[in-house]
Amino acid sequence: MSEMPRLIATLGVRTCISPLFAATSFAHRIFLNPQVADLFRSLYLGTIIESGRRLGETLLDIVTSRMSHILLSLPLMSIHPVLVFVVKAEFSTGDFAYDWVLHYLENHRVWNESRSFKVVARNPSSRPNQSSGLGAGDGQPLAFFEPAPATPSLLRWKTRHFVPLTGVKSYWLSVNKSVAGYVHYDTEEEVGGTLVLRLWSRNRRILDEFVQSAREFYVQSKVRPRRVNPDKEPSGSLLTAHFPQADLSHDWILAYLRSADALQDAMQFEISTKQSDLGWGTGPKSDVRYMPAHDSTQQFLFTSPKTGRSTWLQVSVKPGFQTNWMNDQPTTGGSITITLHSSDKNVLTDLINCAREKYLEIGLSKVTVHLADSRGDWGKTITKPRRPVSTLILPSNVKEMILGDAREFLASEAWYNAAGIPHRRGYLLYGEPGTGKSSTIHAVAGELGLEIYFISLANPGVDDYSLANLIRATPSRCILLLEDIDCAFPSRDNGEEEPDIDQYGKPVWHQSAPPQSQVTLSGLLNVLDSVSSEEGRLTFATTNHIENLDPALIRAGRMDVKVQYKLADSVQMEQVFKRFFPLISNDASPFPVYTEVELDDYATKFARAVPPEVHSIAQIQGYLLTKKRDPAGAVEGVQEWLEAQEEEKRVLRELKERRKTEWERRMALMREEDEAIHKEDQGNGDEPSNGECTGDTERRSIGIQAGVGLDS
Ligand SMILES: Nc1ncnc2c1ncn2[C@@H]1O[C@H](COP(=O)(O)OP(=O)(O)OP(=O)(O)O)[C@@H](O)[C@H]1O
Repeated sequence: MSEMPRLIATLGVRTCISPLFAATSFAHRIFLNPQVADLFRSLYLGTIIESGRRLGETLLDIVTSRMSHILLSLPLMSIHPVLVFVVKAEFSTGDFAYDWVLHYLENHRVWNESRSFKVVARNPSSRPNQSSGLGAGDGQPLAFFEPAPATPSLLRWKTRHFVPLTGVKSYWLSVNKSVAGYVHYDTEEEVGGTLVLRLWSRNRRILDEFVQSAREFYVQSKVRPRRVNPDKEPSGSLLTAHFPQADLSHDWILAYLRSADALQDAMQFEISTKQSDLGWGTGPKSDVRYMPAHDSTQQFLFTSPKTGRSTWLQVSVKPGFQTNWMNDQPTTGGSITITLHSSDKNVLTDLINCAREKYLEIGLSKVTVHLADSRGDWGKTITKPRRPVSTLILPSNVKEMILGDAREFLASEAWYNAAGIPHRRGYLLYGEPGTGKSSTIHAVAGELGLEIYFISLANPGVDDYSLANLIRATPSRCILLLEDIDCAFPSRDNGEEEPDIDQYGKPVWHQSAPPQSQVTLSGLLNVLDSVSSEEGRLTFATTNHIENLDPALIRAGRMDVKVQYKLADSVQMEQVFKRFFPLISNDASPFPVYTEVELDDYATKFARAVPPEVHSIAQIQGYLLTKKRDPAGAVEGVQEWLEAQEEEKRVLRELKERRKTEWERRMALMREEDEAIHKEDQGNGDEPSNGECTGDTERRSIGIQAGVGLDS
């Protein structure tokens, strides 16, 4: 080629002299040039080869279309070397493309023309597109037809495109499946294998079209895809989202999966009869709930209501575990992992929005309560039926006042911001047990559509640090419920705990002290005031002993509204009575029938008979439950019940008295013994140093802690 410029220059000069001479000389020189000659030789050879290939292909087309049945029975391996112009593609079992092609072949007309199959029934799960399970109730698995391993099959495949002159072209392809890939039914591990496809065309584009057709067919058939290990997938190909149990989004997803019946194909469940569990069962009250078994993985097709697009999701549910088997702590540490067969983040957004809507829809009839676990994380979530505010029996205006105040607070965020006051409000409900404090909070939550985040400060797993974490993890616009807030700071005056007394009046000593709160007052005050606390939160605290609370805790700004709950007065008693005995209009009722006037009369008599502000509504409710449907009987039996109540109180008082006396006697005895030992040691000149204890003293204290009472 380096001679080219010289040649052109010479030609230029010669052309000026004689054009004919110049042309002849140029052609001569060109053909003498070895590189140019090589070029012409290759073109010539290429033309012959291409013509040969086309001729061969046409002949092969004619022969194979006429004699396909003969060809199919030939060992094709021996023919392949002859077929120089084929496009070969390999698909390995661990890949989606393998599934597309195999599914396409299995369902395509061309495959049914094949004469070579491998029939499998033992392990249908090796075929991602086949639903597993036993056949139609006969206890035997179904049979599936796969390309036979190591036996090539010859198929005729039509392209999709119509070409004007030649029409729709079809091509021969041979499929050769090497050792079949399968999933071990125990480990679900893919064991290798390849599918080799040879397309009898030199045109790569035909292969592209084949794979594309297989892929589209697979997508359209909504075939359940193979299970994937998100960690092993190439990054960016599949989206994976984790929803930890401690986060509200976990419950959204759980609610959605449950409503979408996403686990209908699951094969491993944990069964729960607790209706409050957020499980998968959707049936009526009597039904059990089905929780996906530990680490189970399910797949289901999510159709976005926004775009109408369907995407396969793989859901792995890791149920929470009980951190402390000694007490009935809620489970914790669970999570849901969702892998999308898509890399489009919008699908994930659609899923989350959809799940949230479903959750809110379900929540309209329920109150959701999030429980703090013993590690200081938000653990299990339970749902309770909403309690109508009308069922609360409280002195006039109390419930209206609480509800109105909470409503106004939620609606006045802008005002709080403008005034520079943190948008949060605290309510302290205090008073006798069983007077309706907790019931009020549940009713308010239902009425305002808020979720409850429940923390027991007596929970040994909750300390200042975890309390701060828990509160930080609550969303805005929720109810933070701190029940029995006085338990957190038990009165430190009586360091020595008194023993219980058994039925014979003997002291029963505790082996270990009951769990005491790890939360300090300053820790609690800090989190209540913390600037990081979510705004728009209603904090409800309840206590039976307001007198034990530090004034700092209940000052305005921390506890803005304080409501006292008293034992039932006459009006409340009448109301409880009437709630228990609704009017029966049906004369055929097997229960005593009474008129409205009669019921009013019974209620008044009942309220007069029971002394006011002595019993809680819970106690009265307990009595009336024994007289269901019999208001007259309830009035008749009330005196007897009151006497039984008095007797019960007397026995308890007496037991307490005896326990106190016994405790004081023991303490005196121990002090005497200690003094005696002390004197004895002094006599021996054996003064024990401060803080040390003698063997005897040690024995006594161990005896008390180990629950061995000293004989009187
Ligand atoms: N004022 C009330 N109105 C309606 N039901 C009540 C009322 N007080 C108590 N009850 C009933 O008594 C039971 C106990 O009530 P609740 O738990 O609300 O009381 P509490 O004051 O929170 O008790 P504690 O201080 O022991 O936690 C519930 O079944 C509730 O329905």
